[in-house]
Amino acid sequence: MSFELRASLGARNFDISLKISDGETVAILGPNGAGKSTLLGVIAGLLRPDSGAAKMGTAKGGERELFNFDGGTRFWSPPHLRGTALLAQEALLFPHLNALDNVAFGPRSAGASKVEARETARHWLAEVDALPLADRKPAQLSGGQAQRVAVARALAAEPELLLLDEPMAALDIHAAPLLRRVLKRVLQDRKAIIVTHDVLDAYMLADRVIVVENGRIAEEGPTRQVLERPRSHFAAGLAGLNLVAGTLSEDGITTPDGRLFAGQHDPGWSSRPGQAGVAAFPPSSVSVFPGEVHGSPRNSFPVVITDLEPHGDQIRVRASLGHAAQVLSADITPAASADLGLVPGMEVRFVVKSALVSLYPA
Ligand SMILES: Nc1ncnc2c1ncn2[C@@H]1O[C@H](COP(=O)(O)OP(=O)(O)OP(=O)(O)O)[C@@H](O)[C@H]1O
Repeated sequence: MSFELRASLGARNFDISLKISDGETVAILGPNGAGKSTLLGVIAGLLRPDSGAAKMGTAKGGERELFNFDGGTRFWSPPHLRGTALLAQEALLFPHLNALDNVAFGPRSAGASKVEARETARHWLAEVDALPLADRKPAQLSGGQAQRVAVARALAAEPELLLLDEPMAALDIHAAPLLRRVLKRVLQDRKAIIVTHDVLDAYMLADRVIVVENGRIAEEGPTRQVLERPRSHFAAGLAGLNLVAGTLSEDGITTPDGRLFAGQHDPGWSSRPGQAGVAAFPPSSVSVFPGEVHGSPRNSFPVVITDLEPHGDQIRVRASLGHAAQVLSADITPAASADLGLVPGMEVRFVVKSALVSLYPA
């Protein structure tokens, strides 16, 4: 009962293959314009790729083609016959129907009697903690309530694959946690793809993370692995880690411009000449010094400060290293920042504690 897709769409520079197992929720992360919405559009049947194919395993053990443009075939299934349901950022409920009838609409269209459809609707409203809202029109619902009703409406259509496009994005910070808890419950054991900008969503809701950059998969893996041992700059940024790529050796990572970042290898790591790898370390492992440093010269790099901003009760100092467009961050106290007189454009040294640098193959 898995879902499989291969699709390319030249006009959007999009080329992605993926597979989703039964019961698996996958989070799609990536920068703006990476192709996340394009992916959902192609699956839901709102966008037509140039080539590729997609199929969905069905409950009865069969297979349903969503589209197939391979070898001269031009098979294209319309959105309502795909077994997918798309939940957008905004709830998009029918304004003239109350919550119950919004949810009953799908089952009713699929042939259920009015009584049956309302029974089904009540079940799904209860699942999303929205039964008390059944009689309200969308205009009488808050953003978070409307979004929960929209989740019930999507589930009432019994989709084989649920597609969620940043479902929390339009909600205020008080409404998001409740919807997140509801989603955690309803996504359990369900095939779903959730596009999100929030690591918390990935941690709470997804079994696996796919990072999309420039219309391609940049990295994928179990959520914890991707967010704790990122290989792409995007995932490292989300995880709040500095990431330096290069060649692994006993001593550390050597960057293409010849700098060595010393750190800790995985236990059991064995050296292979020329092996590509990354060094990941938190901004809290970086100290900032003016000018030359005395003592151990290890992991000490001249940098130019690009910006400073508050980060919790610390100041995050961002700086560029050499010509390689490598940006590193350090977290220091406001007092230290003031004492050092840090300003953008200033040359300083970043010293990275090698005990806190994780080295692993890319
Ligand atoms: N309606 C459109 N017509 C043509 N090109 C588009 C259209 N919408 C998006 N694109 C392009 O397709 C590419 C992928 O965009 P997409 O909206 O899928 O990105 P995204 O990852 O969802 O971004 P965001 O996080 O900003 O929502 C981008 O280059 C974008 O400029």
